[in-house]
Amino acid sequence: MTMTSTLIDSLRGGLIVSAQAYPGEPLRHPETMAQVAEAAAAGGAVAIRCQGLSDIAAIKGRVSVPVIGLWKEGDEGVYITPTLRHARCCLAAGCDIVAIDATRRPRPDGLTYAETVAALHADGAVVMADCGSFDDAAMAHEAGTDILSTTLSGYTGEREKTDGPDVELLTQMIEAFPQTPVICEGRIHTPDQARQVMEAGAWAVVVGTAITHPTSITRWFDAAVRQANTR
Ligand SMILES: CC(=O)N[C@H](C=O)[C@@H](O)[C@H](O)[C@H](O)COP(=O)(O)O
Repeated sequence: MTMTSTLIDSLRGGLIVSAQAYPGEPLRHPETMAQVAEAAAAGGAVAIRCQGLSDIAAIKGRVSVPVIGLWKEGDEGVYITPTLRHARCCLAAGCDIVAIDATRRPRPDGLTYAETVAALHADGAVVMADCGSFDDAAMAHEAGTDILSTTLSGYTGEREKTDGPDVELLTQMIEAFPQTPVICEGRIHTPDQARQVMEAGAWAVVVGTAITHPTSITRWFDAAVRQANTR
């Protein structure tokens, strides 16, 4: 077995926890995110997904499970690890797998997606494709990406932003690319939804907000409480 396949195999059937705090938020601090990541690993996370070079470095130093790194620049268009430079910086910060935008939109550095993946593979990197549609996944698969994911479904205008995970896209990807690990990520908010996507054949699930974003979780509860008040 190669190191890459051992790494990817270690994710199989598991829960990956995404630990991210957004600009201006109270938890946006590498030490805080490292504590959150360590707590998630203690609960059984098989890997941690995280954002930003300082968080990647801090979390890699804290947990023994693999770290999936990305670097967000802005919050619209191609913003998840948008260029080869961003990806290489994530790897230099210590992540084991780099997650990159895998949409068919033009990339800020003028490289194609396939050129980006080829350069990262030449560096020896393992790449996760954050796709927004089936056509994105087909492009990422064609480029030989190691892991495909539904991360950007509902955020690029090609797929409806479903309340829960995009199980339809997940299923299409699994059927079309049976030899490639397909991860379900995005709007998995309950253990039941996580079970459902695993039963649909996902290699692993990524849960972020529902585990690591207290402001959102508070809003969900607050809305329910207020709804009850109006009855
Ligand atoms: C669209 C986008 O920018 N997604 C980001 C990707 O890293 C994160 O903001 C999400 O929290 C992550 O994908 C996990 O999803 P959820 O938080 O829904 O469990």
